[in-house]
Amino acid sequence: MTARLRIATRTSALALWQANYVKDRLAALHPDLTVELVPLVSKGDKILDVPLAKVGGKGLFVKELETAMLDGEADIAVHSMKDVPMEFPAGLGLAVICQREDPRDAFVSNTYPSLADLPQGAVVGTSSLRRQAQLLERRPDLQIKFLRGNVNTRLAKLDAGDYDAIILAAAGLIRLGFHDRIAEYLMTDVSLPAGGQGAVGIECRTDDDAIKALIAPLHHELSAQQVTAERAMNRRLEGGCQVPIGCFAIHQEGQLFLRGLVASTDGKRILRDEIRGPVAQAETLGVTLAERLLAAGADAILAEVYGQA
Ligand SMILES: NCc1[nH]cc(CCC(=O)O)c1CC(=O)O
Repeated sequence: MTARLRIATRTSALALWQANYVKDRLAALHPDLTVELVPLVSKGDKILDVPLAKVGGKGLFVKELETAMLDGEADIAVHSMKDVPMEFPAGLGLAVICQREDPRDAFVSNTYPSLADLPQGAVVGTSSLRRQAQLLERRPDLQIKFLRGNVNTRLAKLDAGDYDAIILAAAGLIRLGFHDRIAEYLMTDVSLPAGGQGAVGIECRTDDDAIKALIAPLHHELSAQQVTAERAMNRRLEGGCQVPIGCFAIHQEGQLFLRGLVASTDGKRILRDEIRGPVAQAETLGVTLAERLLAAGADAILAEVYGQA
């Protein structure tokens, strides 16, 4: 039996929370196992002053962790599924998806109780093109202002008075104990979440059966089915970089119900579509929905967005 398991993690408060969550669950499952954290600073955590899409996209958050696993310095990496690219380096893969936390976006403000209460021209902080497009579709008067950094930094910027409100993933706020900062949970028809939002995934070496056996009990199959459909849609749309794409799956009457959205960054053009089907076809459902969106003009919208970035 493996006596030791090392978890590669980013050093943000949220990443550490998620890594410690996995650590605690593994320690409880395997009392004889020594579980250690290997904290690593990713490039995405160092470059905070430019939109992610301009510095190479989401992959920047996982590359250092993947290198550590390939070099044998760590055994698993714990990720926010929202930040995990579609393709993995040879020898690595996703082994576990944990039970999903609340997948919704959250409206956070010290002044206004809800999005609908924001006055004309209010300043809203987000650097997510997906959130920006959906906000502007509903409220073209809003001023969207750049906001990056980890969850704590973003809250501090709101508290400093730089914004009337900010939008964050509810999951991150809840995990860090900031649920009381959430003024309004945005319903998914107001802000369709990003693929994988709210889910934590575990990556490991694909040939490491001992490690895979140790982490297998953390897998939550229903969450995995949802995230699989969402990621299949993202992959077909080549949504590797930060893009105005939303996709969100739930179970309904024993089937998967997947909704997708592709938007121009100004929110003036938003394509939406949805699909239902058997859970066993999660992957196909995602690809089919992506292809329908492409046929409806998503390719032209995305080409324009990539051109801007
Ligand atoms: N892009 C950063 C990121 N990655 C995952 C989360 C939240 C936690 C989750 O989705 O599981 C966040 C912060 C946010 O979007 O507010």
